[in-house]
Amino acid sequence: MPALRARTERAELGRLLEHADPRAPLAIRRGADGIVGRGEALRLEFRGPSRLTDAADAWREVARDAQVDDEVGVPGTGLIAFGAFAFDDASAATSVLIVPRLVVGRRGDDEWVTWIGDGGRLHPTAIDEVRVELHDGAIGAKRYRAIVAAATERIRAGDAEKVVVARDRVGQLPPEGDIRSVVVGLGRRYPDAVTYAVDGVVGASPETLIAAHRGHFFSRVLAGTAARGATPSLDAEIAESLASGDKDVREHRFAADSAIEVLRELAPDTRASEPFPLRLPNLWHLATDITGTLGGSSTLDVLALLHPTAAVAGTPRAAALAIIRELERVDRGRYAGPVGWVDADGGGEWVIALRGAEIDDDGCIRAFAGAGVVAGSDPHDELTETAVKLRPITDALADPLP
Ligand SMILES: C=C(O[C@H]1C=CC=C(C(=O)O)[C@@H]1O)C(=O)O
Repeated sequence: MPALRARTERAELGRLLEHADPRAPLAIRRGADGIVGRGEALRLEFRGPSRLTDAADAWREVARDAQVDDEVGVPGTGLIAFGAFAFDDASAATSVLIVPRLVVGRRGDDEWVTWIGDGGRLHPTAIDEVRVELHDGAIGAKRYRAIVAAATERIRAGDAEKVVVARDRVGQLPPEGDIRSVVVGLGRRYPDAVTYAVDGVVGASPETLIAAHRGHFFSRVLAGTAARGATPSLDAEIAESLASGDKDVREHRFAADSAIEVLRELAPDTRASEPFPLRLPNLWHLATDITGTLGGSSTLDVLALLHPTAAVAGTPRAAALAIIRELERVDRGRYAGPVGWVDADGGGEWVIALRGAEIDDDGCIRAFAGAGVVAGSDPHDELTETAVKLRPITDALADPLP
C-alpha cells in the first residue's frame, strides 16, 4: 500500500456539507463544528468478529507510514479516516475505514482544508431537497410487541438481565436524491447530537462511545428513556420520575457499569458522573458521563472492547446477543455499530449509529430503533419508545430542510 500524504491548511469555508458528494457524503458534525469529506484516497474493509481489532491494526500501519503536514493542529485536522462498523459479528454488512481525498472542517474559529494525495480546488455544490416516506419493514408493530414480550419472558426465565430489541422501517431514495439534505435536516433538528454520514449510514446520535484527543477521553452512556412532556411542569415531572424510576435506573445501570468496567481496564483514572436526565428535543434519556486518560490505546482499540455496550445489546452481552439474533431474525447491518472518525494519533470521535438509517447503493433505506427490555418492560410502551426514537430520521427524510 503506497504511503498517504496529508496536508492541512487554513481556509475560509461556507457550508461544510456543500463540499460533500451528494450520494456519498462523509460527515461527522455537532452544531456548526465538524468535518466533512469527499472522495476516497483509501478504503479499508473489515468483516467478522475481529473487524474492530483488524481496523485498529490496519490504521496503525497506515498512520505510521503516512506523511502529515498540519498547520492547524486541532481535533479533525491532519490524516483522518471516517468509519462505520457492523453491529453483529455475523453481519453481512461491510465495516469500513475511508480516508477521503478532501476533508473540510470547522472547530470554533478554526476552519481548514486537508488534501490527501494531490491538492486541488474546492467545488461546493448547492444541496437539493429529497423527500421520502418510510413504511413498515421486516418487524412491524405487532411483531415488535411479540418480540418484546418474548424478550421479557427470556429475562423472567433467567437467560439474561437486559436485552435491547429493535424494529425497522424502510423506504426508497429517488435515483438522484441528495443525501446531504437529510444530514442538514438532522443537524437543524438535533444540534446537540452528533450528525453522521459515513458510507450510507446516516443519523443524529446522542450517544458518544468514545471521543479522545491527546489521550483524554469522554464517553456518554445513555439508557432509560421517556418522551418529553407537553408542558414545562409535566416535562420536569417526567425527568424526575425517569431519574428515580426503578425500571429505567436498572436499565441504565447495566449500560453504565459495563462501559465503566471496560474503560477502567484501559484507563485506571476513569471517573463517572452520577446518572442524570439528559434533555433531547424529542425525549429524555438517563445519562452517565465518563472521563479519563488513555495510555497508548487508540479510539479503535477502545471500540474493540466497548462494542456492543449494554445500551444496544444487553446484559450479559453474549446471552443478550444470542437472544437478539433469535428474536429479531434481521441483520441489523451497521445500525447500533460504531460510526465516527479517527486521526493519525488514534484520537477521534465515535458515536453509536442510532436514530438513523442505512441507505444502500440502490437507494434502499432501512431505519432501525430499539429499546432496552428488562424485567417488567411493557410491549406497548417499548413500541411507543421506538416510535419516538424513529422520529429524527423519519422527519429528516419527510421534510429535510424545514
Ligand atoms: C437502542 C436505542 O437506544 C438506546 C440508547 C439510549 C436509550 C435506550 C433505551 O432507553 O432503551 C437504548 O438503550 C435506539 O435508539 O435504537
